[in-house]
Amino acid sequence: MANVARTSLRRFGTQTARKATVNYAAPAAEKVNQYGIRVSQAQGYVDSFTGAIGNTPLIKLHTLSKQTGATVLGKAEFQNPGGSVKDRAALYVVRDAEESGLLKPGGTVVEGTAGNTGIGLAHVCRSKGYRLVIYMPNTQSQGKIDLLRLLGAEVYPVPAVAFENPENYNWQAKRHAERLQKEDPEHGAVWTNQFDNVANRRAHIETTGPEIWNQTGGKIDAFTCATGTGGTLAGVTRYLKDVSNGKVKCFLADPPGSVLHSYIQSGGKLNERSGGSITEGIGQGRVTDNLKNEVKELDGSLNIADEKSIEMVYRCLDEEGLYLGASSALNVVAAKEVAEKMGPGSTVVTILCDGAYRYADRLFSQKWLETKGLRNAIPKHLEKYIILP
Ligand SMILES: Cc1ncc(COP(=O)(O)O)c(C=O)c1O
Repeated sequence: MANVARTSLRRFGTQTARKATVNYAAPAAEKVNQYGIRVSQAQGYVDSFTGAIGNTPLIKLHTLSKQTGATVLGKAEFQNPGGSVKDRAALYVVRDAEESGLLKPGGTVVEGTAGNTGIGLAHVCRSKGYRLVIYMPNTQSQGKIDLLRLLGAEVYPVPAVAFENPENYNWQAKRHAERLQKEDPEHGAVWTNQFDNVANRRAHIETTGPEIWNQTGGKIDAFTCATGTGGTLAGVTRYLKDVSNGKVKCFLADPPGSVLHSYIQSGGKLNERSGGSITEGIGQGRVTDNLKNEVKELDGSLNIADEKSIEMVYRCLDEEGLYLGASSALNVVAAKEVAEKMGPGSTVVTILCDGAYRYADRLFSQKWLETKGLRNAIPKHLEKYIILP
């Protein structure tokens, strides 16, 4: 295994060019060329869309590493073929349904989702020949509905009501699957139930966690990320705790409006959900089955204000050339705060869940920032990125 250490000149946003040292231990089936590009030496190709899921790079965040004296690393989940961390869970819940015998060739997958899980499922279902039915709150943008339909899903926008209400989009999805299963048991239909189906968490125990451990060569002191379903945080935490005998510290990063931070801080008191956040796809009003077992394993939690997350969206663009969605930016803020806690010399890893492409019309719009009361969160030197009226 060759340990490649190189020095290269890079330009970060408006800053002057500076030296960045790349340390990357290339596995046997990989060579790293003079520009730091990993050239695979392995033979073969992947079998369809699903074979391209996972094995995402771990990226050093230089400015934050320098600021904290720690090595701050982001797992580039936006490089999954469907564009987000949710491709992993989508594949696992579909495979779980196949293995349980509920889903047969030509069958139907039904899910309640407003975002990346739907997109991941749409790709996976299309590539495997399943029908996909999506229920989502009717508050979601037309753009999301159009994209899901483009990817072949049947989409039902339904009134946005609380999880406890039987008309909530998740319960409607469940009933739809049960109906189809009765009508056509030969092909089968399944409600993949991303929140409480632990096949989601298993995706991260079996793929994301081991990848992080191997990519850091076991030199990792802490991990932090936010939760939607909790699959990523719980799965990676489970794996890292087991493989390191509990040495890797794991922290929840929580947005405003989520109940989990106060749940952890209070030692298990579940408050009513109130308020919200600009960070789509994360924040939770309950402890899901995916998260349940790992909550007690966590070493703490951080509450990250929207002002910090939006500033980090702009900073990552300017300082690292990374075009990230707000949940990734929240994770990066949390990683910085954890790095400050752990101290110089430590290694902290987080998740870069998806890119900014799906949110650009909001994140870089003057009017949207004003509406959300976040215009002043953008420092003067980053205002040039507010390119939309
Ligand atoms: C953009 C984004 N970030 C983070 C998450 C959270 O991931 P998980 O559901 O594994 O907790 C999601 C989930 O949908 C998401 O869409």
